[in-house]
Amino acid sequence: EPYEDKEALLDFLNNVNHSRYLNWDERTSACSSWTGVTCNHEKSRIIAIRLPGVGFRGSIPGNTLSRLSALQILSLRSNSFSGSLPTDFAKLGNLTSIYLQSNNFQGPLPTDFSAWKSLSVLNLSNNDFSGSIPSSISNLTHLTALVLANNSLSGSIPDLNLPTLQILDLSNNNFTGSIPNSLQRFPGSAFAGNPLSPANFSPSFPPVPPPSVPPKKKSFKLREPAILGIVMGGCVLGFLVVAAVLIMCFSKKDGNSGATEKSIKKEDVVRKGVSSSQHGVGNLAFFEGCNLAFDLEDLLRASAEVLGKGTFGTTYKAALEDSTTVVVKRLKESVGRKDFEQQMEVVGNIRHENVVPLRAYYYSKDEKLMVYDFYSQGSAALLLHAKRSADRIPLDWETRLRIAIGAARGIAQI
Ligand SMILES: Nc1ncnc2c1ncn2[C@@H]1O[C@H](COP(=O)(O)OP(=O)(O)OP(=O)(O)O)[C@@H](O)[C@H]1O
Repeated sequence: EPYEDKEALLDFLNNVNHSRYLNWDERTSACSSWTGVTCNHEKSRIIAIRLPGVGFRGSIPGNTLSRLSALQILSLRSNSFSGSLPTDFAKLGNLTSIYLQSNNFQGPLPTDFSAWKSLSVLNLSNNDFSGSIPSSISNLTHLTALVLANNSLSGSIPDLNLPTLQILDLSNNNFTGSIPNSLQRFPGSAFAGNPLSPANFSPSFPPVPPPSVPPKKKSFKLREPAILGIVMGGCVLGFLVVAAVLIMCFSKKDGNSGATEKSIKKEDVVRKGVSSSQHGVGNLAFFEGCNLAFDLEDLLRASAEVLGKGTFGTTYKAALEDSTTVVVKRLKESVGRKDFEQQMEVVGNIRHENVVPLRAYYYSKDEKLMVYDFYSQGSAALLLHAKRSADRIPLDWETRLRIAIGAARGIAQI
């Protein structure tokens, strides 16, 4: 276990306000169970922190994260951090990716970027950074993405000699002057919304509006409908949804029971922590003990393929950028927020080895999502009914019986 790194993270957590529960406990293994933490292969150092949408507020406490000297990926995006970037981040010399977008950071960018020699992605967009872009960014010879859009940056854009740069977005700032030669290969949208001189920049280009709504339809592109459908958990998932809807109808008739009241309160705590994204768009509500760390934006950007279509909606396998794979059930049922959240709380608290655990959910007027672990073993139907072939030996009766009993146990639990 990386004891010193763990201590640094606990110091960070104890000194920062946050509203979503994090399961960081010094007695448990940071490498295998702490939310948003990734270790190296040897489990000796923490190399990635991904904590988007946790409801962090205030400044990043000094001398905490900067002690994670092996850190490569730092993602604290979609929180409400304010203040300036801690100067001690300069100690994180192994960083390859920094995702701090969609916070309330202020003040100037670091003057000396040369400390981050390996940096490949720098995303500081949707904050309130001011001042100019330091020319030391040119020292980042591995930089592939520089995203500084929607800040209050000003001054002229430096001539960044970065042949590796593939993605640039400086839109919606206060940059003046002209676009330097080295950056003219990027599209006009990269510079839109700045009072640049018209010499080499077409003023007719419309400013890019700051993102206020996640690009749902665009990014959640559903690829070829391939019924990969698979896994026994999938079947139980169906039952879960049926159960959720039945309970929904039932609770509407009977009014709120004591148990539901309790659930609402508990759920409120979970939800508040993640729903206050600064753009006013709700975020995913995760259940306690869940080790997943991504936000709605990540989910909507994930590449998705259809696993199957059921009575209550379509189920997708979603592969996130950080290589996590989850299953997303997109419900077509139109239901009020309160009813939906109550039922999600009921379903999310079912824990049984034969029931796929609900990890998170999302509610908006037009979109209701349920997020589950992905089970890669294949569907029970396929296992039970597959024809004999060279690579497929039919299951023996003992195994079939075990599957039936397991499914029955799961259903009984529901
Ligand atoms: N967690 C999962 N991991 C892997 N595959 C899954 C998972 N959940 C569902 N699937 C697969 O996706 C298919 C569709 O799932 P879905 O829950 O939509 O089916 P359904 O029970 O028919 O739906 P409904 O309850 O809406 O009628 C399933 O047949 C299953 O093979």
